[in-house]
Amino acid sequence: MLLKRLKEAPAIKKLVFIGFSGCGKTTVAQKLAEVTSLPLFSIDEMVEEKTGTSIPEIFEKYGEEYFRQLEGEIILEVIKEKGGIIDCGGGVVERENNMKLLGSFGKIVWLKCPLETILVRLGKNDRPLLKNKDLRQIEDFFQRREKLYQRYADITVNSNRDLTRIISELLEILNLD
Ligand SMILES: Nc1ncnc2c1ncn2[C@@H]1O[C@H](COP(=O)(O)OP(=O)(O)OP(=O)(O)O)[C@@H](O)[C@H]1O
Ligand SMILES: O=C(O)C1=C[C@@H](O)[C@@H](O)[C@H](O)C1
Ligand SMILES: [Mg+2]
Repeated sequence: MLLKRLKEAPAIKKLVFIGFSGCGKTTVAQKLAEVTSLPLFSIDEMVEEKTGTSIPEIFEKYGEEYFRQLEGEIILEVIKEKGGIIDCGGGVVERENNMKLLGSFGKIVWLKCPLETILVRLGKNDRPLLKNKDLRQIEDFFQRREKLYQRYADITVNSNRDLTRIISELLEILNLD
């Protein structure tokens, strides 16, 4: 039944992943690109390639605003592509204009994951906006971000589970919408 529907339905070829750092955007996007052969655009990686500087270093030397500007420039380039999977940085929702651009490209998928799992996954992480915060501050930051992901998501997918199960749900979404 599922196979029949997969064959009949026109496929969506444009997905944009958003969600808190560590929810699994890059991991999921890479796997999905591999199984679908769709091109993958990882915004964080592209910022680093363009500047030849790591994200922690960009934040340290030039600040968040400069990073957001670079992020916006890359998004403007990527949305010109015919299709593919866009793996965003966790803070892309901080700029409404970037979200408008991404929304004009494709379906926005929020990979939703509880903070407890995220903290385990990230371990000792170098994400600049989490680095100097205590648990209470991270919880507040997480709550604020969750509202933004909710606001912009077309689809919400639970990423607090096995990668294989996330990928099968996304394959259904790609074909059955
Ligand atoms: N479904 C999953 N189950 C278990 N571990 C996972 C899962 N998805 C991702 N991880 C692990 O969690 C960590 C963070 O994942 P990932 O880098 O994909 O997150 P991200 O959302 O891209 O974060 P960022 O916004 O900071 O780029 C990695 O070590 C990854 O291997
Ligand atoms: O949550 C954030 O604001 C960020 C998440 C990362 O993906 C990077 O884009 C950068 O560290 C900022
Ligand atoms: Mg990532």
